[in-house]
Amino acid sequence: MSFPSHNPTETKAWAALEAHYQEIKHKHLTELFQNDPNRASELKKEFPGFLFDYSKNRMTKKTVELLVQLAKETGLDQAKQAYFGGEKINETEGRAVLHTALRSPANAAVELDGKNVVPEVQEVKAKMKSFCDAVLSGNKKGSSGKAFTDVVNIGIGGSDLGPVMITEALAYYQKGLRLHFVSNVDGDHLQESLKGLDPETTLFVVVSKSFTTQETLANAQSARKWFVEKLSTEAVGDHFIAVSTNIPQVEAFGIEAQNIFPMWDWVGGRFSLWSTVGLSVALAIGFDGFEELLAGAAAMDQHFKESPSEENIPVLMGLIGIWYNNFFGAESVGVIPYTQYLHRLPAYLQQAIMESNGKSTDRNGNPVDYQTGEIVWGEPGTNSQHAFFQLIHQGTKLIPCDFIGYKKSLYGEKEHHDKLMANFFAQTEALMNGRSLEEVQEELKNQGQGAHLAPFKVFAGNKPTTTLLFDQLNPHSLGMLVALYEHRIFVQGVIWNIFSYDQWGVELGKILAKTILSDIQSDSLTSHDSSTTQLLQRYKN
Ligand SMILES: O=P(O)(O)OC[C@H]1O[C@H](O)[C@H](O)[C@@H](O)[C@@H]1O
Repeated sequence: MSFPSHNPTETKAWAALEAHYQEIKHKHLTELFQNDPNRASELKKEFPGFLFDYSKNRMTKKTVELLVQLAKETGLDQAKQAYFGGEKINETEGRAVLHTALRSPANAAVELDGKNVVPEVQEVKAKMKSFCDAVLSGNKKGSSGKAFTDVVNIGIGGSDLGPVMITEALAYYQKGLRLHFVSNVDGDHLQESLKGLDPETTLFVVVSKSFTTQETLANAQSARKWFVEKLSTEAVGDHFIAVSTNIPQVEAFGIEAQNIFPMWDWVGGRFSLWSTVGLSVALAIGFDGFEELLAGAAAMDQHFKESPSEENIPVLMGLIGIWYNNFFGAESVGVIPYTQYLHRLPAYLQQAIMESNGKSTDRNGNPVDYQTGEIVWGEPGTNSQHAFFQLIHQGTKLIPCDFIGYKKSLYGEKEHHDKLMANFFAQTEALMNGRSLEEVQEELKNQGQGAHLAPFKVFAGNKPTTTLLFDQLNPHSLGMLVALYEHRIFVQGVIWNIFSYDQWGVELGKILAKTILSDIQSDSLTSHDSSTTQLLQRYKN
């Protein structure tokens, strides 16, 4: 094993945290602030481009010390070296986890099996750049000599969620091509996306690391059929390109070698937007913008790699998550971006976080006897305030939330932005402070309303939040944000002693779907449980 296996609950730090939890659990955040006048300035971290304020969490400096101790005892520093050093930490698939190499400087050396992978990454990036430049300048044209106007990205999971999230997030920076993302094998998704497109000016980017994914292959076949019916088979070569590690399969599909952008098995699907999987992003914002995104991620990589745990933002975020998940028994975390541009961030993070750390077998192959992966969900503010915030404020569940906001809007609509951000600050303040019975009674009296309403209007407060206040949404700051969450995943996986980089849990359903598809398409049914049989009969009749 590249770093030692352990049971986190058997560490000294864990026992100390359990005892410490008993002291903290009844303390109100308002009390923690009263007790420590320096709290806000001590539980924060400045980073070029943003402020990370974690002072509105149900913890003290002592909690941080103990959590950092937990990270130490569970070998986080050693694990980090293995991660950045190209060791095969994805042990069940026998692969290294080197998405960080995709954004490391051109002169860096990242060794994998004794070979520096950076020159090869640079070579592929150069190919991406010249392709993007040619498409965006109109030099690369479709088969009938017209410049491209639309790009259809066909992929699913990591070959869709990252590119679509980033493309939406950076819509302001787009260079003019219209981007469309087709992922679902639901044929209506493809048809809706193709509606109104002109095949002569449409470029299809088929993205699949494995090039065996049912949904992507079905969508690519159907898109090709649509295209051939409207244009011609000969024109396919000018309009279909692919991103994959599986070159023979892509060629078998009918995409020529020069139209294939390779990737590597040491890049996990859900961490692949930095690779050629990000081609659609680069087509949307231009290659320089894509480089800026990578540079932002690289800045976070360096911080994560070099800073001591107590100063390290991804480490602190991972530890905060563990504190609530394993000691407070929280089941989920909310991610609430206060910008409409980041409306796909929660969906992206659902795959990144839940596919990585939704595991119950430890690194020795034994069942874990403690909680692991968090459930992640969210929607942009202020919309979410008018939807599910009721439950966060007054429900029975503890839901720690990350609030992500920006000092400036992109179009400079200051009045709107002030309103947006007033809500951003008001929510974390309200979640923390709540509203006491006395305050409510006083208000009801002043308004001449019935005192019986008081219990319904009380807010207990003490709801934890972490605030990330960025200067502005741009490729660089987005790169930092995404890399931050990637490393947060790593930190938690190490401490929970699980393998974060495989995803065996998605296989079973895929296998059963194959049998069921042949059942649906044949006259008889193979043996299923009685519920599945009855549903299949209903569908077939
Ligand atoms: O890129 P592909 O090989 O087509 O894989 C697409 C997706 O499918 C799988 O089911 C995995 O769960 C994802 O991690 C992956 O991103």
